[in-house]
Amino acid sequence: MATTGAAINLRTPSLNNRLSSLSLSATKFSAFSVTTRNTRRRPRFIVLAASLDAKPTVLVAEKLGAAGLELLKEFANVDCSYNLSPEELCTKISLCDALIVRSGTKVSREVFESAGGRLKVVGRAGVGIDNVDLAAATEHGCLVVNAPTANTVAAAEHGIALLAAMARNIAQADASVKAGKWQRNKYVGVSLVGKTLAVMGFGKVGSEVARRAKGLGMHVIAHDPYAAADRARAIGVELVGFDEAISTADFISLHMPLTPATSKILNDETFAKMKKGVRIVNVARGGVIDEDALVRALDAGIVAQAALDVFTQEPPEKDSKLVQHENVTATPHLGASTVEAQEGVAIEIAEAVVGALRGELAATAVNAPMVPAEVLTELKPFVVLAEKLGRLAVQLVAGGSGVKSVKVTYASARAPDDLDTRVLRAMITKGLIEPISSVFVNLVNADFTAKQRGVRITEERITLDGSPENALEFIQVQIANVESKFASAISETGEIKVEGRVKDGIPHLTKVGSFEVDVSLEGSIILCRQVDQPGMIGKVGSILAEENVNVSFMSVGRIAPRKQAVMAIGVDEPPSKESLKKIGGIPAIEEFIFLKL
Ligand SMILES: NC(=O)C1=CN([C@@H]2O[C@H](COP(=O)(O)OP(=O)(O)OC[C@H]3O[C@@H](n4cnc5c(N)ncnc54)[C@H](O)[C@@H]3O)[C@@H](O)[C@H]2O)C=CC1
Ligand SMILES: O=C(O)C(=O)COP(=O)(O)O
Repeated sequence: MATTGAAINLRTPSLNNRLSSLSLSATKFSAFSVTTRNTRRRPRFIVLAASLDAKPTVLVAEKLGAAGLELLKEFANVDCSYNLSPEELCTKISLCDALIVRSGTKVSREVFESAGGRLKVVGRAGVGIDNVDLAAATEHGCLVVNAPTANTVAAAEHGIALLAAMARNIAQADASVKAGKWQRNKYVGVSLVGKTLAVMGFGKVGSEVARRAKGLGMHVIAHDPYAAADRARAIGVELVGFDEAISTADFISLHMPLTPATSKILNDETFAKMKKGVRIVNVARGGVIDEDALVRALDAGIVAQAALDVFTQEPPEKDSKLVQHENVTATPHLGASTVEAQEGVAIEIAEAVVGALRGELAATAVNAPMVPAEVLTELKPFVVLAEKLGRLAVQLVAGGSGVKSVKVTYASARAPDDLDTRVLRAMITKGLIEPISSVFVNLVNADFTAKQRGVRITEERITLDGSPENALEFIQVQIANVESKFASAISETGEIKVEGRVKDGIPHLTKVGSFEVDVSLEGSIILCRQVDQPGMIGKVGSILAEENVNVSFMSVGRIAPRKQAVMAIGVDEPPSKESLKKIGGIPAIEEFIFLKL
C-alpha cells in the first residue's frame, strides 16, 4: 500500500488565493507539496520548555562570587538571601525559577514540592550534589546543574595542605605556641617523602592530589572502580583494589563522592585492615567515614591522625568527640574556598543556570543526559521533529484507547553507537504525554513520567547504506494496540504510524499510516482522506481562504490514481469549527482530522 513519487515545491507568499483560482489537482503527481517561505520560524531548542516571558527570578541562597552574580543580573532578577531556614526556603521557592546553592543548603523534596512547578533549575555552585534530592528534582522536571571543574585545584591544594599540616602537627603546634608554650619534642612530625599515599577516588580532585603528592616524593597508589588504568599510569599511579589500597597505605586521602555505595566506606571493619598508625585526610564528604568508628580507631592508635575538612553534620556539634580529638586537624569545609575557585565556580554556575533558563541543554546537567554541544547542534532540528511526531501521533489516538506501547525507529547511515538518541526519545515522550495530561515534561523527567504513566517506549535502529553525513534520515513513531480517530493513520501492521524527516533544516511529516505525504511541521495540520480526483486541493484551499487561514504547505499521498489519497495541509492559524465542518462535508472526503503541533 506504500505510496511513492517525487515531490515538487512551489513557493508562494499567499497560497490560498492561488489555490482557489488554480484548483490544482494532484492527479499528475503521486506526491505534491507547496510551501511558503515566509512561514519559516527558527525552532527554538527548548529543553526546559518553559517560556520565560518576564525576567526570571534566581534565588542565590549562599554566598556566590561577584562575577557570577553580575552574569546572573544581566539576565534575571537576583534575590540573594543567605541563611534561610528550611521553612523560609520552602516559602520563597514558589517565586523562583532557579535556585543556586553551595554545600550548606539542603534542597530537599519539600523544596521541590513547595515550588509549585515554577522552579526549573537548581545550580550547585560546586561539585558534590549530595545536598540536593536528585530523585525529587527529576520527578518535578527540575534540572540540576553543578560546577564541576572550577574548584578542583582548590580542593586538591587543600587536601595537600591538610596532609602536610597533619604530618607536621601545624595546627596543634600553632595553638600551643599561641598558648605561650614551646613544645618542640611533643610536635615531632613524620615525613612524607617515600611514604605510600592511597588516593581513594581517582577523579578530578583525586588525580590532582596524586600529581602533587608525587611531586612531594610520595609513592602514590589509587583505588577507583571506574577510573581508567592508562590515565593513572600516565601520572605514575597504580590503580589497586580497595583492600590493597587501605592496607598498604601510610596515608589515605578520600576523594570519592558521597553515594549510597560510598556511605561509611571507612568503618570499624575497614579500619581494622589498615596499617597501624595510618593517617587519613578527608576533603570529600564526612559521610564516607563512619565518624564514631574513626574516633574508636584514633583512640586505639590504628589511625594515628586524621585531617578533616568535611563532616557528616556541618557544622559538627561543639563537643564532637571527633573534632575535639587531639589527633584530629579540622577545617570548616574550606576545600573550595579560595578567591580564585569561588570566582570560577560562580561564573561556571551562573553560565549553566542562565543557559538552562534560556532553554539550552546544560553541559553540566546532573540529572539529565549530558550531550556534547556539537552533537546537540547537529540534532537540533531532529529534536523539534521528535517532539512534533510524538504530539501528532498521540492526537491520532481514539479516546479511551490508552497509550501503553510506543515504538520509535531511527533510520540513519551512522553506526548505532554514533547516534545519541536520548534527547530524541525524551522529546518524543514530551510530545506524547503533554497533550494528554497536565504534566510538564522535559529532558529531565521524560523517562520518569513515561514510566509513571505506564507508557513503554522502545527504540529501534535502521542502519541505512550511504553517507552518514546527516545524523538521521527519518524518525518513525508507532503506537501499538490503539484505535485511531483517523483510520488512515493505521499502518499495514495495525499501529498508528507517523514518520518525519528534516528537510532544509525544517521538520516535515512524510508519512501517515501507509500514505506518503510531505508537510512542514509548523503551525497546525489538517489531514483528510479522500477519493483522489481533480479539484480537491482547490476546494479545501478556498474554504480556508474564506476565513483568511493561511496555508503553509500542502501535499497529497495516494495509493494509486483515482483511488484513496491522504491530503496533508499545513495551516498557520487554526481554522474555525465551521470551516472544518465544511471541509468534512466535501463529498469526496471520507475522514479528516485537525492536529495541533
Ligand atoms: N571539601 C570541599 O570543599 C570539596 C569537596 N569535594 C568533594 O570531592 C569529591 C570529588 O570531586 P571530583 O574529583 O571533582 O569528582 P569526580 O567525579 O571527578 O571524581 C570522583 C571519583 O570518585 C570515583 N568513585 C566513585 N565511587 C567510588 C568508590 N566506591 N570508590 C572509589 N572511587 C569511587 C569516581 O569514579 C570518580 O572518578 C566530590 O564528590 C565532592 O564531594 C569537591 C570539591 C571541593
Ligand atoms: O564542591 C564541592 O563539592 C564542595 O564541597 C565545595 O563546597 P562549598 O561550595 O564550598 O560549600
